[in-house]
Amino acid sequence: MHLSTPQLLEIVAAFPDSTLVFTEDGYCIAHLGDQEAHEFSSSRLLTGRFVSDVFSEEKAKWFLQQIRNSIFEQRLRVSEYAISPDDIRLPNCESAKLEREHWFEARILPLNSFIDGQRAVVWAARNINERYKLEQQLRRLSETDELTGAFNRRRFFESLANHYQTFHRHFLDCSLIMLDIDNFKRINDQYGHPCGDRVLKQVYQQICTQLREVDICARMGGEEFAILLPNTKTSEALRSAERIRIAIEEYTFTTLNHQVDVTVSLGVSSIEVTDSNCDSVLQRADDALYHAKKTGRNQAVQFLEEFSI
Ligand SMILES: Nc1nc2c(ncn2[C@@H]2O[C@H](COP(=O)(O)OP(=O)(O)OP(=O)(O)O)[C@@H](O)[C@H]2O)c(=O)[nH]1
Repeated sequence: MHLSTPQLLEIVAAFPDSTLVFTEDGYCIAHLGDQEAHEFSSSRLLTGRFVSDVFSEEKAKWFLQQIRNSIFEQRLRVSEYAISPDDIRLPNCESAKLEREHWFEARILPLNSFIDGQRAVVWAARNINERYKLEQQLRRLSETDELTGAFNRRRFFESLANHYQTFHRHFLDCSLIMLDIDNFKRINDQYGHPCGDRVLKQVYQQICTQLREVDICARMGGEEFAILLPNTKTSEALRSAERIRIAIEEYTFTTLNHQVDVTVSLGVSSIEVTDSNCDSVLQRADDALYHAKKTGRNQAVQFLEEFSI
């Protein structure tokens, strides 16, 4: 007993994922399956068209590369990708359904047979919006300090290690600020722990008002924050530190009906060519912070060699 072509087509049409057939020049011959199509399905847009007819130049190039790589390597490739409204160039009613970014996982398998004299692949795309959202949430949770919403130590050290490598590879400056709230114990003792918690949150918010999007601010523990400033020289980092210090000094901290005066001390350092690991830059920022505390608090201090002697 064997299945007829119409029966096979009926069975394939019942597959939940969208299955496309592309020739090596990016033409989509057919789409099958897609029983569980979400509100947006790129398959319908693609059938009978080249990827370059449907997608922006960049996205079409990416599709073509995936198809050709799979053919060249003669193996299954699994790729995750997003399609957003900006990626679609067709003024089509289907594309109007794409109101937000959608995430897909594609399994791209080269076919043994030629189609119209061309090599071809089967592209099985599964919508992974839910999984992607969940992964994002988990990632955010795993790298965030619960109380303040700042990044946590783990994420900070990850970023520092990345920037340390970039510095040594491309000589891209990177500076570090260590910040510690002054006499925080006194705030806790005087107004209570919940009040201290609110101060911590507001300090983080005030730090953020002075940072660029590329900067990384993490709570290192207790009342200490670390701020990583990519592409920033020490002198610029010192100016940023001073701006943060002033923003906090001038901000009115109101916590549970108490008005609390809060100041911070900051130590500034930068990654140096002579550094053999990330710990050195941290140690220098810590030394500068210690100096700021020892010489009166409420100040931003740049690391000087004499601090480590
Ligand atoms: N409310 C609150 N307090 C915390 C938290 N983590 C640490 N602390 C408190 O932070 C205080 C830190 O005190 P110290 O290390 O003596 O430092 P300090 O009083 O800020 O003094 P200097 O740093 O020398 O200016 C301690 O009282 C800790 O209990 C937290 O998550 N919430």
